[in-house]
Amino acid sequence: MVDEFEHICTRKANVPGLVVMKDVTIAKSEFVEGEKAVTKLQDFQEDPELFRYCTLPQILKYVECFTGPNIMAMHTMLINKPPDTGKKTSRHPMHQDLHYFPFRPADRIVCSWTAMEKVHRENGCLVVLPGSHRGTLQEHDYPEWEGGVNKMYHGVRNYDPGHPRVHLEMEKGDTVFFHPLLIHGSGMNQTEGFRKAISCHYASSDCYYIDVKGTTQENIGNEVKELASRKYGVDDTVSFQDTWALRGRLVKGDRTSL
Ligand SMILES: CC(C)CC(=O)SCCNC(=O)CCNC(=O)[C@H](O)C(C)(C)COP(=O)(O)OP(=O)(O)OC[C@H]1O[C@@H](n2cnc3c(N)ncnc32)[C@H](O)[C@@H]1OP(=O)(O)O
Ligand SMILES: Nc1ncnc2c1ncn2[C@@H]1O[C@H](COP(=O)(O)OP(=O)(O)OP(=O)(O)O)[C@@H](O)[C@H]1O
Ligand SMILES: O=C(O)CCC(=O)C(=O)O
Ligand SMILES: [Fe+2]
Ligand SMILES: [Mg+2]
Repeated sequence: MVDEFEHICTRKANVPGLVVMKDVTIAKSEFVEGEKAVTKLQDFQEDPELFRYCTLPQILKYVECFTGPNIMAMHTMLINKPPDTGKKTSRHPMHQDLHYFPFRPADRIVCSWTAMEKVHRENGCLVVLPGSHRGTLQEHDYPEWEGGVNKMYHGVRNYDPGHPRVHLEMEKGDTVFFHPLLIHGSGMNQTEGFRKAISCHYASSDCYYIDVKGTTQENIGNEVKELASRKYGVDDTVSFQDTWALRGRLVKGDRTSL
């Protein structure tokens, strides 16, 4: 999967729907080519080698405990957190993944996140607020960070840095499974290396879409629709929910609703 990542970054592989994202400071100033410019791949569902991750029985065995037998892979990412450029933009603000998802119930959604190498505090491991998954969905917005923030990296509003945190230091191949309400983020990468992880958000295909109009998710819904219309030239008839229905892939059981 590391090899496939390199292929994509050097444009030896062209994958439909894939989003190759650069760090905001790299995109706006430095000239960097290849994998060193890439912060994140999103939506690799059409890449057979990377998507193999989402179908691994040793992952699905645990996912099924949360989703039940009808399992959709809704969102795929390979994160290549770069050495920080000095602006602290390699951080990912504290957030709840449910903010991005117009489907419910939350208890039938789970993220698997696998370290592709040793991750620790210095290279920006995951940081979680234990117990926060028992709360409700919070308001999210761009944090007011001097050095800038990556596109769509919303954070919980009024984040309290005093809340007890747990740093998830992991060995290569270790996997965490977490609830979409769990408040989590990741720190700065203060090393010279790129911190790689691969992840998939799964949901029961029995989940249902919700309308986010008038909810705290309206801001991200509008941002996603705006991006989809610019990128794919689609009009307003493609909804926030549609962008998810198009990306989701069945990995086990039947596609009943999503
Ligand atoms: C649970 C899960 C869903 C949670 C998350 O995933 S949170 C993060 C979600 N983030 C995303 O989904 C964003 C995905 N990224 C993208 O869609 C793209 O990379 C874009 C940010 C739109 C950039 O598109 P790209 O095709 O690379 O376009 P260009 O290189 O021509 O740049 C167009 C304008 O965008 C700017 N840009 C590029 N990368 C970033 C960045 N990382 N953050 C903020 N702005 C950025 C770039 O400077 C350019 O701006 P202007 O020169 O037009 O002002
Ligand atoms: N104002 C904020 N809003 C949202 N999230 C934030 C905010 N400030 C920091 N965070 C997030 O909190 C988490 C912890 O980051 P921070 O860099 O403060 O500490 P760390 O990297 O865990 O530890 P240290 O740098 O002290 O070793 C990261 O996910 C970071 O993005
Ligand atoms: O790998 C990371 O830094 C965390 C990314 C994350 O939480 C997300 O994109 O939703
Ligand atoms: Fe997240
Ligand atoms: Mg830090």
